[in-house]
Amino acid sequence: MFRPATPQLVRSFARLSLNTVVRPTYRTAAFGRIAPAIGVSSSRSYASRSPQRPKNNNNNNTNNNKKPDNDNGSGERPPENSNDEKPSAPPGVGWVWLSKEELRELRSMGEVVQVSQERLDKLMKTVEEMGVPIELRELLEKHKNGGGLGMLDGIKAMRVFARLSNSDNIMAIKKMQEEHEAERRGGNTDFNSNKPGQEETASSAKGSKEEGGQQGGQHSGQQHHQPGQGQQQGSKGSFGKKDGKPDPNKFDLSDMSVGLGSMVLFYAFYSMFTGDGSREITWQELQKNFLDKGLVEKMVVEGDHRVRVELNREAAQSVYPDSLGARPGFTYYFSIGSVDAFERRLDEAQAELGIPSSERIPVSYAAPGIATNLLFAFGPTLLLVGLLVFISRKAGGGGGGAGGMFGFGKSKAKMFNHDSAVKVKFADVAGMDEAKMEIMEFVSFLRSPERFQKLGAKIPRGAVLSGPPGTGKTLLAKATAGESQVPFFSVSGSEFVEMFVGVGASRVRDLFANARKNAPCIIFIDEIDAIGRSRSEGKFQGSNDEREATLNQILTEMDGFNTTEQVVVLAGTNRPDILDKALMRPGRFDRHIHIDRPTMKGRQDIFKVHLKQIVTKEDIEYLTGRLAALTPGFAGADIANAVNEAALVAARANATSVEMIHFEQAIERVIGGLERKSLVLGPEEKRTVAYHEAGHAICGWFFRWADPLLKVSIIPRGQGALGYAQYLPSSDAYLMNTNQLMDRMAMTLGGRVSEELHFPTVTTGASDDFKKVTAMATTMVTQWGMSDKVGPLHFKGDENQFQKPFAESTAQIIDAEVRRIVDEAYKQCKDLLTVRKKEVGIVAEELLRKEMLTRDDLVRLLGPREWPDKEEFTKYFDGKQGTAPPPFPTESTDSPNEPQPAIFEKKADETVEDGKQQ
Ligand SMILES: Nc1ncnc2c1ncn2[C@@H]1O[C@H](COP(=O)(O)OP(=O)(O)OP(=O)(O)O)[C@@H](O)[C@H]1O
Repeated sequence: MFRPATPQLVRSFARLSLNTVVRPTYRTAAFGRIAPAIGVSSSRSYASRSPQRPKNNNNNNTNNNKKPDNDNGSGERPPENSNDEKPSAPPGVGWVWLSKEELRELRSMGEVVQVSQERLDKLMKTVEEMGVPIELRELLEKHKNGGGLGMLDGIKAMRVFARLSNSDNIMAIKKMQEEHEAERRGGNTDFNSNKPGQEETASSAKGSKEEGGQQGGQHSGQQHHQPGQGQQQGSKGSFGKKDGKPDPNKFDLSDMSVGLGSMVLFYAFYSMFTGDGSREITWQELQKNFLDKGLVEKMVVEGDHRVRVELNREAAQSVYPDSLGARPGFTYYFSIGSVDAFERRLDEAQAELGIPSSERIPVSYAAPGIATNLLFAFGPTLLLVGLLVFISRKAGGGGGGAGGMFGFGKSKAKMFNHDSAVKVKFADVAGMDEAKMEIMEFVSFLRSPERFQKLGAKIPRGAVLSGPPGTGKTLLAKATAGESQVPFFSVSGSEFVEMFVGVGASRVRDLFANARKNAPCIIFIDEIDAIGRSRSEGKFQGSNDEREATLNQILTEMDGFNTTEQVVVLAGTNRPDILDKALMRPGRFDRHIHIDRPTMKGRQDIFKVHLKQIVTKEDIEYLTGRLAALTPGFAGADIANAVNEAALVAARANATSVEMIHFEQAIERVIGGLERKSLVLGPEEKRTVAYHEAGHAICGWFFRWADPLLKVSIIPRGQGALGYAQYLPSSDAYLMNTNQLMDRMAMTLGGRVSEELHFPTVTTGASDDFKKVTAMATTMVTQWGMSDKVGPLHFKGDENQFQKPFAESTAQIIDAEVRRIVDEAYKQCKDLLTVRKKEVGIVAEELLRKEMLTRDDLVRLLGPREWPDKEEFTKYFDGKQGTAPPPFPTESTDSPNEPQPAIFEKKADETVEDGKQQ
């Protein structure tokens, strides 16, 4: 038995036993057979048989228990030896004297188990002096009765002999016996009456069994075990400690815990560092460390390329006490090229060592086990199946059940009810009053449907909330749920999409089934365009069966509601134009609620909502008004972001509250991107940028219909902008006339014209300006009916269409008209800048000095603007509060449906790379 104990304990104990028994030189047949077994059990100590029984003077208790013939139950020398000069006192707990006959028997047994003569003599002497463990006498009995000793008995005998031959052990045993004797003489004859805490020493299983009978019969009433006593009873194989010295007959609990702990640690270490308890070695290592020393007991050829080496544990342990290889269960192995070569090599090595062929190391050949075969055969398949199950569980949100196999078809919608409710209310949604009104109707329908039904009205099934990103569609849906106090299922369109056909449809079914169970309730499908895309579109790109199946299922489910079912479906999308017509027809999504970017008033309200969480000492009315004026074109999400960014800017500056300047910096950052201080331009480049920007600024200042300029800068920002001019639209412009468009185009060309006028050559920096001007002119001609030659026609430019929606002759007219308009704008710009060449120079030089000019600087340099500013502008930008950053129009100006912010993006300079591509 391998005893898990601390490694030192194991080693020292193993040595203690082995030193006396085994001399591992070269393997003999007998040693080879039993030595491993001895090694395995060598760490056991002898358990005493029972707590020492007292000499029963009264002996009034008739002993009905069966005992060995010569065992008087007390370990005393048997009656026939009573004339011996040996003391008749018990030799020790669990120890007995041997009769002469038994001594003779012992000698003969020693010869049988091949103990050397010298050691046997020594051993006999010790036995005469100290007695023997009761275990040995039982073996002698067996031997005497002619039963012979089996292998296990042989091992036991060897082990006992080993202990009795070891001088350290003998000393310890002797000491224990002396103490025992002294204790007995000291009057404490009641050996069974253990003191509190005294350890029960009986531990042999057999002994315990007998003892129960004996004690129960002979000494009933005499045993007074204290609580906690006898806990170690029955434990074999550990030294206890007595007076700090090992007591071979006692078991120490701390040893046990140390042992157990060590075992756990050992196995943890073992499995961590040694993997399966084996190590690969080389042939050279094998030869040097094991073969030459005669430690190899057997070799097993496993498969064609691996040989397992089985060591003689005992021998290995004595030679390499600290080695892993000496541990039971640990094996070494080495790789071979071929079995033949291995056999040849082994033969040669053994011949060199002069090992006679009869004693050569046995080599066996193991076919791979059934388990290995099975593993190889089915392992990959099992692995694959396991992987599939795992993925499907993940995909299905775990578990099988409803929704099809492995839960694939289960809807992933999150359900919120009034407990886990969405806390958003309509008050948190600023602006979009009309959208709120529309959607409120759904809330009142869910709350009191009878109000509508009694008049015969059919309840609308659902509404599509459409609009640019970040305008608050999801927020509005959440607020609807928060207000209506009904369960709310929220799911994204993309969550229906799976790589398996049919899963989307199944999820839709599951979602609607759930919703019906929880009616009245709201289903919100965000980004419905992921599944609701028009089916006809697929014809070009190769149709998508899965998406169509999912869409069909939604159509069916929405039709399937009967009018009394109070399930409302809301859907959010940025692209209502691509949704399938069937989805949008009355009876499905009856209402289309378009949520636009907020107006000036809307922005102000949204700022108010988000400023609630911000610490600021500014006058909120003025602050929100000014910020709203600064941010035309911002959606709710942009505003939320700008406010948060302002707080971060303030925190970075260690301010105690967020001030106007922080908001302005934040807005500038949101619009233009990060300042790129690391981008250092050469003096000539900087000069070009300054004149380019000054050209824009002068145009903005002197053209009547241009937007008022706020700031002009040559500090590079964001991606590719080397400088910029910022303008503020007078209001949220929804209509623009030709004058405004022409002035805007002329202003946009101001940068390039200025370069032409002030430098011998031009740069690539105006590329983006040209793009904008061309787009504007084209839209004027093809969509806005601003060309007399083309007339009031609308040609929708669709990039996906191969064919132009007009004839070749019309195309030529359009081209000519676009060119004419751009030429006009160019001329307009050039005329102005030629006249104002000096002013351009003044502004550019000041810009080079200060890098950034505000409106006040321009007033100082150019005098007040000739044209009156709009009321809003003068209210918030009267020059007293400093100037602020620009709005950043992100849309192109090509759609009359989209209200165009009147601001003009001034991302004047492109990077050289961009320019090269042109
Ligand atoms: N009207 C508003 N009032 C207050 N906050 C708003 C408003 N609109 C948008 N926001 C802010 O913008 C954030 C994003 O809004 P939301 O997710 O609703 O936009 P969305 O229209 O659904 O965007 P997308 O189309 O990209 O999904 C909200 O969490 C909120 O902080």
